[in-house]
Amino acid sequence: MGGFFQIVDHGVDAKLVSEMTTLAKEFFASPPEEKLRFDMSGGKRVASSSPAIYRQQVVDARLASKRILFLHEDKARPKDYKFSWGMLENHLTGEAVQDWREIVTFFSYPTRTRDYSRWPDKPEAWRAVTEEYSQKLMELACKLLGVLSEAMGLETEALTKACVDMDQKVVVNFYPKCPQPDLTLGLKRHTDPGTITLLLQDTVGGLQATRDNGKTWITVQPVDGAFVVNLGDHGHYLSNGRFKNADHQAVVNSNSSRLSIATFQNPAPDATVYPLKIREGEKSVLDEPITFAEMYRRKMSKDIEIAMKKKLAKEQLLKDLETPKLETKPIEEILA
Ligand SMILES: O=C(O)CCC(=O)C(=O)O
Ligand SMILES: [Fe+2]
Repeated sequence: MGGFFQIVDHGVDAKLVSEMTTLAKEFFASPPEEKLRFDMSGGKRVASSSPAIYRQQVVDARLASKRILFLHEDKARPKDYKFSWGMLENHLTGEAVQDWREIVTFFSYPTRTRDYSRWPDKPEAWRAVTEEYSQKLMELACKLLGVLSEAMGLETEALTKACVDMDQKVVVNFYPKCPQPDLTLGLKRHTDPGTITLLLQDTVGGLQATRDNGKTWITVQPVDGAFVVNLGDHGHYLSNGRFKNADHQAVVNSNSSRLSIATFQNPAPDATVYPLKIREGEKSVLDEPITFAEMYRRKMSKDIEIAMKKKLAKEQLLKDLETPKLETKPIEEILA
C-alpha cells in the first residue's frame, strides 16, 4: 500500500517496546510545565554555541505553551467548543499550523551529538529505555537497508554507506482525543525527508497512506508488535525512484488519544544525494548530486511556496465572496 510495509519477528524485544510506550504515555500525562521543559517545536537541535538559535527556541517554547495549555485546560474550553487551539501561526508563511499533536524528540545518533539535557529526565527510566530502543532500532534499520541494497543489486552496505555517519531521531507523537476530528489532522500530509522510517503505533490507528495523490486515503491497520516501515525522500532518490517516498498523514478521533513513535534514519547533512544506480533506459530523478542539507532546504522552500500559494488562493476567494457579483452578458445579447 502506498509505500508502506509492516514487519513482525523483527527481533526487537517486546518488553522493551512496551516499556517505551508506557513511559511515553506517562510523560504525556504529566503537567504542561513539565513537558514544556523539553519543548522542541520547530524541530531544532539545540546548538548551545549559537545564541540566535537559542532565542528562537525560547520564542517557540512560549508559543507552544499556549498550544499545550489549550489542550489540557478543559475548564478553559467554551461549551460550544470550536476548533480554536491549533491556530498558531507559522512565522514564515502566516499559515495556521493545525496539527493536533504533541511531540517529544530525541536526537539519538550520531551518539557524540547527543544532548541529554534535551532528553526528558522523567519518568526516570525513560532515558535508559530510549537509549536501548534507539540502538536496537538503528540495528534493525541497517538490516533493512541491507536487504533493500541487495534488492537494488548493490552490495549489502551500499545504502548505509551512502548515509555516511547516519543520523537517527526518535519522535514520540501523542495525539490527544479531538472533539471535532473532521476539522483537523493529527499530522498534515507529508513525505519523510530521510532514508527510512520505522514507526511503532498503538492499537488506535490513524496513520493513512495514499497512492492517488490524496484522492483516497487508506488506513495502515495496526498490527500488534509490528513496525510500520516506509522510505523517505532520501531513500527515493538513492533508489532512483524505485522505492517510493510514502505520502502519508495521521488523523485523530474523538474516542481515544493515540501514541506513535517514529524513528527516522537520516543521512549526515553533508552526505551526497544521488541515485546509487541508474538502470538502463532510466533517467536520473536528480539533475545533479546535492548534499542532504541542500535537499532538505529545497524541500522546505517548496513546502513554503505551496503554503503561500494556498494562503493567497484563500485570500482571493474571500475577496471574491465579498465583491457583489454583477450579472454579465455578452454585448450582442444586451444589444439584441
Ligand atoms: O503518527 C503517525 O502515524 C505518523 C507519524 C509520522 O508520519 C511522522 O512522525 O512523520
Ligand atoms: Fe511521517
